[in-house]
Amino acid sequence: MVLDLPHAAEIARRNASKHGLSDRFTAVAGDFFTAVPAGDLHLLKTVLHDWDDDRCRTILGNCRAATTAGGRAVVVEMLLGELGEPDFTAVSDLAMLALTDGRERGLGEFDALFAATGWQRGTTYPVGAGYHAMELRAV
Ligand SMILES: C[S@@+](CC[C@H](N)C(=O)[O-])C[C@H]1O[C@@H](n2cnc3c(N)ncnc32)[C@H](O)[C@@H]1O
Repeated sequence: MVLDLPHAAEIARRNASKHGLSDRFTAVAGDFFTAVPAGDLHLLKTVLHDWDDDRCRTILGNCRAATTAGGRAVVVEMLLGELGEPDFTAVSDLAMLALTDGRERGLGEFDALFAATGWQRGTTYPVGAGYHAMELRAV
């Protein structure tokens, strides 16, 4: 199931149909600042970097509220490294500053967001192209 704003959910539905995937794909129109559908695994890929900390806490809190017991989430984002070791994530951080209300973050900053919203980070691993998957468990 994909949750997105109404216009994007409609495009996702159309594309699923075009590729013959409609029988195993659902697109839900909604607003993740209000609520997200219930599930045992929520995937947020390059979503949090669009938003400031307050709004990230709202999104993560809504995922937590919609998570069934023992539920999990996976957050996929680039990770800022040590100061003085600039890499592409630092460049993307500048782009997010200029173009959105968001930012790239380091692991410690993600952990603070997770802890404030009832999540604990577990296994974290690179998934290519500079992105990392952070597996979260509801606490
Ligand atoms: C940076 S894109 C990432 C999309 C996808 N996860 C990916 O990796 O390609 C962020 C997505 O969040 C959606 N979005 C923005 N505001 C939203 C909201 N309030 N509720 C639900 N989705 C929203 C956008 O329409 C967009 O599809």
